[in-house]
Formats: sequence, C-alpha cells, structure tokens
Amino acid sequence: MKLVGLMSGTSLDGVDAALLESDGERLIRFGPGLERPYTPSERKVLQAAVDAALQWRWQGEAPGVFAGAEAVLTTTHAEAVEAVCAKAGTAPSELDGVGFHGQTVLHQAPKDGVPGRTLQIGDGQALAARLGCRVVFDFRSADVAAGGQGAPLVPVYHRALAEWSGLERPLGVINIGGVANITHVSTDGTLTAFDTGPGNGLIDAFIEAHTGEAMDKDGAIAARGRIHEAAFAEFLSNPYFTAPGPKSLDRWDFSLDAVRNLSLEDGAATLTGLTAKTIAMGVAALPGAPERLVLCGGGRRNKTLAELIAAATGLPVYAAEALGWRGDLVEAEAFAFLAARVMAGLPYTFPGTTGVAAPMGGGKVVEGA
Ligand SMILES: Nc1ncnc2c1ncn2[C@@H]1O[C@H](COP(=O)(O)OP(=O)(O)OP(=O)(O)O)[C@@H](O)[C@H]1O
Ligand SMILES: CC(=O)N[C@H]1[C@@H]2OC[C@@H](O2)[C@@H](O)[C@@H]1O[C@H](C)C(=O)O
Repeated sequence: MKLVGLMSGTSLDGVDAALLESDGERLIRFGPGLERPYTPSERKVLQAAVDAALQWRWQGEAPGVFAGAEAVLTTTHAEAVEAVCAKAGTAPSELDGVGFHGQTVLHQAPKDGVPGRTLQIGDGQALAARLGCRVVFDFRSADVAAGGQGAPLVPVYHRALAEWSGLERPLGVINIGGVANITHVSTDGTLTAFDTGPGNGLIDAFIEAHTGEAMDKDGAIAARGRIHEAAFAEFLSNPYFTAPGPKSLDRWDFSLDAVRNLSLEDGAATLTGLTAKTIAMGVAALPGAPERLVLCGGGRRNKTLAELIAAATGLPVYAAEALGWRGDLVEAEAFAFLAARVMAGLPYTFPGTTGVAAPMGGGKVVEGA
C-alpha cells in the first residue's frame, strides 16, 4: 500500500508528512517527506485552541475556537499531502490512504482507576473530501476507552524500522519531541514503551521566555551553564519519574516554576539535565539493557542533550540518520504505517505500550468523495 502519514507535534512548528510503502507488517519503501511549516497566524490559531483546551478540561461545551483550528489543520495537512505527492510524482487520489494524527490539544492519562481522556482535533472527513482519498484518523480514543494510556503509539513502527535496518535487539528508540518517549524492542520483539518526561518542551518555553528564540540551538546555551542542584531535585521529586510504565504525559504536565529565578545558562542546563536524567531513568527501568539507543525527534540535534544521555546511560547512542532513518519524519512515517495497520485489521497498541489488556486496533476510516 502507498500511504502518506501526517503529524503535527506539540511544538506547533508545522505538519510533517511522509510517504511510505507498507503492508502494515513491514516497512517496504520510504517515499519523500517534508515539513510544511505553520505561518505565524496559523500557529496563533492552533495555540489559541491549545490554550482554550487547557481552560476547558472537558468541563462543559467544547471551545468554539476548535472549529477555526480544525479548518487550519485541514488546509495545512492537505497542502502537506499535495506537496509530498508532487515530490513523488503521484496524485493524492492514487494513495491507498492517509494517516492523519490531528493536533493533540489535551491529554489526561488514566489515574487511580479514573479512565484517561485524550483529544486530537482534526476533521478527517473534511481532509478526505479535500484530497479525494481515504483518511484514517482518531488513532488514540479506542485505546483510551479500553483503559489504555492512548500513547505512545509509535513503538510498533519503531520495531518495523529496526527490522528494516536489521538492528540487533534489545534496542532502545528515544523520541525527543515536546515530551520524550522510549520504546524497547526485546529480543523476541516484545514492546515496552512509555513517556519518560519532558523532552524539549520545557527547554523551549524557558528559552523563549528569556530570549524570544524558539529553542536552545544545538544545546549551546545549556553547554555554558551549570545544573542548579536544588531546582533539579525539585523537578525529580515528581513521582511520575519513578512510577512504573505504562505511563504518558501531556505537554503541559510540568511547569517552569523551579527554574524561574535562574540565569539563562543555568536554567537551560538544569532543564537539559532533567530531560537527560529522566530519559536515563526510563532506560534503567526497561526490561533489559538495550544494545544501543537511537535518538529521533528534534531533540537529537541538541548536542549537549545527546552527550548527557550517552553519559547518563553508558550506552552507545546513535542519531537516527546514522542508521539511515529520517529523524524528523519518524512520527509522520509512523502514522502512515498505523493507517496501513488499521486497513489490514492489525493491532497497534499493546499491554507493554499503552497498558491495554490485549493488543488492539482503533482509528476511524473515511473515504474521499
Ligand atoms: N538544532 C537544534 N538544537 C536544539 N534543539 C532542536 C534543534 N532542532 C530542533 N530542536 C528541538 O526540537 C523541537 C522540535 O521537535 P519535534 O518536531 O520532534 O517536536 P514535536 O513533533 O512538535 O513534538 P512531539 O513529538 O512531542 O509531538 C524544537 O522545538 C526544538 O526544541
Ligand atoms: C497524547 C499525545 O499526543 N502524545 C504525544 C506526545 O508527543 C510525544 C509523546 O507525547 C507521545 O506520547 C505522543 O506522540 C507520539 C507520536 C506517540 O504516540 O508515539
């Protein structure tokens, strides 16, 4: 099957799109991929939806701003598919399907017997109509309804990627986006996965508040600072980090309070140290030490962070590209792969990844006009 996967991550920087050939079991071939960045005004509309969702928290009627955000998502995601198809010399109507993640605006993990909730906005029907092809969307809600975390979903694709590259198991794959998550592929292929803690989200927010820049490019600012031990300890006292998996996070589950009074450099160093330390705690909690760690997501470009992860885990660390993977496109590719799994009737969440009782599928499928 020829599929395009689409991901709009929590950092609201743009839509990642990737074409993939897959039968849902194996990755067969990579097609082109790209990022369609959000313009400042599109980003503002999406940010307003995220802000409104945080106020709303499922109490009362859904915020009116969701509709405008969904219109932006439909247009930008359709443009991303069209651009990828143009690169591949194919038409959207010739695709077997599009995997559309949508935009997470709110995520609440199940806790103390209270079921979780998660919301990805995005109008799959409108996207299918605009593109004239089948769209698979709403990948998380069935898992949450069955008592799962609803995240992470990418692990089953990490395993397919590892098989495609012939990597030794056990293997650890770490995605460093706004939130960081880890996948462990055991010798027999069993998956264990969870969100480890903050990825780049806190670092980005801190840097933006201090400098107006979007990120600590290459980790240069953190490299000049020192970890503030009291602030570090305060972050680490959060029981999330020592809780066993499966577990998942919302981008907004942590605040910058503990670093509020630190210098730019020390704040960046403390937050970068926190991401590395909590990833290392996640690695230590895996069912077996991986042969190596592969870093995906934007955070793999943060040199200071990558070095700290290598030092804290004592394991060989590879950036995705070193293995022929496309570190910025793994999540988009994953939603192409998951769409193929939905169409093939295959499960994509597992007891070890989201905590569901048995492997299960989900997703909604709509046909293009
Ligand atoms: N050169 C770089 N140096 C440091 N950090 C970088 C660099 N390039 C990207 N990043 C970080 O990566 C982030 C974007 O990562 P990515 O696109 O994987 O996140 P996302 O998909 O929005 O998040 P999520 O996976 O949580 O949904 C940026 O916000 C920035 O923090
Ligand atoms: C609820 C939600 O959207 N979670 C995201 C987020 O971003 C990273 C991490 O937190 C991960 O759990 C998940 O995304 C990836 C695509 C996943 O489900 O595997």
